[in-house]
Amino acid sequence: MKTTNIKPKPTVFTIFGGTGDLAARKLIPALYNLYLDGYMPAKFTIVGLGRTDYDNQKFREILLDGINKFSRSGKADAAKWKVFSSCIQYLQSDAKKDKTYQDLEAIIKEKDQEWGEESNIIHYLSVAPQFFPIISKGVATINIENKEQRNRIVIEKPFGHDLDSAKELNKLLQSLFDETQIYRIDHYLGKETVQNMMAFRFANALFEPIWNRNYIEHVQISVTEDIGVEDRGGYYDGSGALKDMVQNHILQVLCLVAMEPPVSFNADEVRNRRVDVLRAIRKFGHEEVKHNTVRGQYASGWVAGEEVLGYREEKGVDPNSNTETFAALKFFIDNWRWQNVPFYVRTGKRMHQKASVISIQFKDVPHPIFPIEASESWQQNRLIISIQPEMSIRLQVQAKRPGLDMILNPVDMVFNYDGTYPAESPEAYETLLLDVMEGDQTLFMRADQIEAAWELLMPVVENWESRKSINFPNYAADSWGPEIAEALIAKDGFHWFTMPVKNKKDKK
Ligand SMILES: NC(=O)C1=CN([C@@H]2O[C@H](COP(=O)(O)OP(=O)(O)OC[C@H]3O[C@@H](n4cnc5c(N)ncnc54)[C@H](OP(=O)(O)O)[C@@H]3O)[C@@H](O)[C@H]2O)C=CC1
Ligand SMILES: O=C1O[C@H](COP(=O)(O)O)[C@@H](O)[C@H](O)[C@H]1O
Repeated sequence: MKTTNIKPKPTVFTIFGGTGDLAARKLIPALYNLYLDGYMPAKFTIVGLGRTDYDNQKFREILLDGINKFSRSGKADAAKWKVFSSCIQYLQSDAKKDKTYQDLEAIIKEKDQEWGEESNIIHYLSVAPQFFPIISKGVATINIENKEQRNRIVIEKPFGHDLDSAKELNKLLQSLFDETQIYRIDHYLGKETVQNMMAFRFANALFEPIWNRNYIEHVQISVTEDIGVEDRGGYYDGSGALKDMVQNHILQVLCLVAMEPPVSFNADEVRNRRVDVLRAIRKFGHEEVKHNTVRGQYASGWVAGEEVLGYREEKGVDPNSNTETFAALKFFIDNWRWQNVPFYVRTGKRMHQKASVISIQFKDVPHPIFPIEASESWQQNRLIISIQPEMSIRLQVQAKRPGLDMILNPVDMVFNYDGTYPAESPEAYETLLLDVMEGDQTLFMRADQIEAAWELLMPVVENWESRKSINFPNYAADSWGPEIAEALIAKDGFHWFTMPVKNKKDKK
């Protein structure tokens, strides 16, 4: 998160998995947009790695295609792309071979000489997780001066597939690098609206006094997607919604809602407050898993007039798969601020709407003074923080409808990014890649945060794995998930909040 105007030092940015999907769709467009906005270092080189037989020219063409398709700034500007792409090179290489790291060492040394100063070196591991250990060990063998100050390593998700594997990976990384050199990505933390949670809570005096069990009745965090698993079935079938979304993104958003105010904006100070929340969440026993968690899997159906496959028919998915594509959980946070305030979270694929929304419902007024007909559409105060696609904050309050009678209606006080800030917001990866170049770890996961999140969810993982006889699929494509998810929240007297759908025809 940029807090200074100092340009990052000269940088060698290596992308392991440079020929892959993430590099083309997210990483290169993000670096290109940083370049357009003047944030890239004055001297930089991007080295893409992969086994595919490309030369520099072909590699650049593939990346240009990715920018033209996926960049928020639209098609690349020919002149700007020419300069930017002249800083991109391809290293055909196998991550398993020592030669890869020897070749990289030569490139880094050559750049040091050319630039006349030592660069920062960022190694981005945009590869399948089985390559994290071998590449980490490989880059640690690169023999350059002052490598502790210069090397940074970025690890993509998934970070482990359970607590033990996450611990093992942390142990390995920490034996090779200092924690200050390790950047574990959670792209949700780079989203503009997610970062704004901290500004909203800690730069305004208004909300802090009511941000607790005395005024808040319950909290919902809902991350629904209208797409299915698309072409990632092979990965997803070994993961599922709990590991893919709850263990990382959703728990981190929950931490931002629930954390205590940090005393400063220092990276470790903020991360300490976030991990405190994870440690305070009440642990699940067998009974809690039974009563406070729900899972689901989508069936085939129709979306915007097109027939779509059920999860079990998707490419790369076991036809008898019991992997969940939907998860909903109820948490309690055992500390003074949040005692007895339920936090409901849900996420799912192939649902009716793509929307990531936090809903904070306040307690009702202590005594009703208006006649019953005045309050027909009574709605307790609610704060709706919409992360995406709408980027907004709405405070729902009751107001008197104009007229001679006393009829009340809920109305919204709205801060909408679109209306307030005409310029398009940077993508999460732009924020996060700039942070890596600047050496700011505030929005990255520390080892203890990752482990605390896994520790919390392991009883759910284990319980779900041991109870295979489930009635999947249990929700239709284009629905709001399984009925039992509504029951999870309805038994406490609440309902899942849904954003009004603006134009259903816009759906993919
Ligand atoms: N794609 C996405 O939307 C997201 C991806 N991620 C994570 O990002 C990472 C990358 O994902 P994604 O880009 O989709 O994966 P892809 O399957 O598209 O790419 C994998 C990359 O790994 C490279 N690779 C495989 N084996 C070797 C090897 N032996 N030596 C060198 N390179 C090798 C491939 O290059 P080549 O074949 O040329 O050797 C390719 O560039 C994963 O950890 C994923 O979980 C996270 C969030 C979203
Ligand atoms: O990490 C992941 O996130 C995406 C959702 O991200 P968003 O930025 O589009 O909300 C999800 O589709 C994917 O399964 C998961 O791996």
